Amino acid sequence: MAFSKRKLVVQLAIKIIGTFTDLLLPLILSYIIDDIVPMKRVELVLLWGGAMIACAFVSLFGTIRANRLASEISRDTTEAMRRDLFAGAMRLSRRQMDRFTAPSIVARLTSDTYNIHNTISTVLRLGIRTPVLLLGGIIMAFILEPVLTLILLATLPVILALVVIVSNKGIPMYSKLQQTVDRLVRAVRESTSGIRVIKALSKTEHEKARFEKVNQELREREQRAGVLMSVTSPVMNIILNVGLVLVILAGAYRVNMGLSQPGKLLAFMTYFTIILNAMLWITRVFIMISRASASGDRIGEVVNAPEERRLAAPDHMDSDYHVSFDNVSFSYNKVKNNVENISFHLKKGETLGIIGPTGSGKSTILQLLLRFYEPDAGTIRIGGEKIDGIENLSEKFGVVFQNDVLFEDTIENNIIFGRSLGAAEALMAAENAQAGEFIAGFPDGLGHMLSVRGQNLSGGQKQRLLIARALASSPEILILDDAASALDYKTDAALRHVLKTAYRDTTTLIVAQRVSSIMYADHILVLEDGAVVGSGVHEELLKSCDSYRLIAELQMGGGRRG
Ligand SMILES: Nc1ncnc2c1ncn2[C@@H]1O[C@H](COP(=O)(O)OP(=O)(O)OP(=O)(O)O)[C@@H](O)[C@H]1O
Repeated sequence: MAFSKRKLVVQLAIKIIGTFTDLLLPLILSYIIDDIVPMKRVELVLLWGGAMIACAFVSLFGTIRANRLASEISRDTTEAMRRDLFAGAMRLSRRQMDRFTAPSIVARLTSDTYNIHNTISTVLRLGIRTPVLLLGGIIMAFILEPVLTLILLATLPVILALVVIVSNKGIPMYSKLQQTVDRLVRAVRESTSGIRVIKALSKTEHEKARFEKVNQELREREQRAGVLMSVTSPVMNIILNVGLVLVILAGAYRVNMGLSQPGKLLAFMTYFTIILNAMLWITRVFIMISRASASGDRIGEVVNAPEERRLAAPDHMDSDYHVSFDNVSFSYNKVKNNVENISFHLKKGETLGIIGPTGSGKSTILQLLLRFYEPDAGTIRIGGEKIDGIENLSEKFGVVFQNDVLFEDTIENNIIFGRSLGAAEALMAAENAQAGEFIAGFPDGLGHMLSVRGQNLSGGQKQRLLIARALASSPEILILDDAASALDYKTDAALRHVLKTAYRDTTTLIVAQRVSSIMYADHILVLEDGAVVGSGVHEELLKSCDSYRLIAELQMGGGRRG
């Protein structure tokens, strides 16, 4: 972790000095009562009283300074942890992301790092002071009253057992609690991202009930964990009070017998309270550590997730084709194939159209080409090279997915998207994506600010900007997954014309619901239930593929292209 070692050493030193001065106070008090007061010398009482005040100030200063350092250290550590976690999350493969789920990553980045932040700050504040108080207190108590210290030592095994039980039960409880936090975040995320449809279908009450269910579950889990943890304070208090009564009884007896002095007894009782309070704090710190260790495990799972998209040894085969799929099959859950035996071959600059009912595997083919998932069988090659051996594979693509996001930034930055491209390239891409006209309508043009997820744009305007983003780097391969669905027919046709002319060397894969978006493609695949049921150009498919003909007739009333 990236906190400064110097800060930690300074914090430790200040804390230890402050705590030692705290420990001196009862000893000085007993000295004043037993030795100075009988001398009846006021100036000595004042001197030692002044020493007590000085010790109290040193302790106060030490605590304030050390607490400030503690919060700085925990802040820096949490920041570093969030950074590592975010980097780890960005490194995850799609399969790993499916497994973790995005809401769980959000919960890990927020509530889990918050737990750890709190724990580090508490451990730094109490974790050093408390053991010093505990050990120092025992030593002082032993020096003052070895006999009475035996009462104290008798309580230790009870307290130790309590700490072990609480921390053993606490860790699994808090793991479950954090999982429920994941589900709560997921419920909020789904409801807020789907707010329009929820409102449109008057499903607000239903969503509230769904949220309430998870919220209640979280409450119950928190309550259960709270009950376990809250048992510790009363038990410790009972031990403290019973111990004090025993100390007073035994102490009074010893004073009466002339074996001890009242000042010593008073100081011993103060040490006894200090020691048991220190133990109480240690149990609290253990509880916090239980919670933080559950959170730490969850963060570790992401940060230490194995690299799944490792680069394989290059595997080249001479080929005339730019993009080729050979008998590719893949299943998400490894039970039933979601795409089966897919083969197609595209020359540089050719266009593939993929059409088929919803859930037929169209997007899956694109995700396999992008290597978001590894095929279970078959081979995918780009320029004859197997894709798992291609370094910087993603740089070859310009991609528009269904429901892609625009960010709260200028139009220009949304198109450039952190790449080393200039404003001229962004403008050219925008014009090619048929977005030039509406951008020119804004007084600040490309500098126009978008709101979160581009909510101040229409569906068609958003799609055009996303297409502009994909075109801006003049990609080798362009992937459009249902990217033109919100474009009117005229704009869709203009876009196709630009792709054929300005991007004639770009190999393009288009997934579409509309026959008109793919009918001019060099190859068309018709998918059904993960399998290719038709393959060819538009005219061929009208003759050879019943499903295709049916879609064409429904959408275009005949479907012959002119
Ligand atoms: N991440 C995933 N985990 C598990 N199953 C998935 C995942 N993504 C898709 N599937 C399943 O794989 C099948 C194919 O999905 P895919 O998204 O490729 O269909 P599609 O043809 O693109 O559909 P649409 O036109 O609705 O986008 C579907 O049955 C879907 O439920």
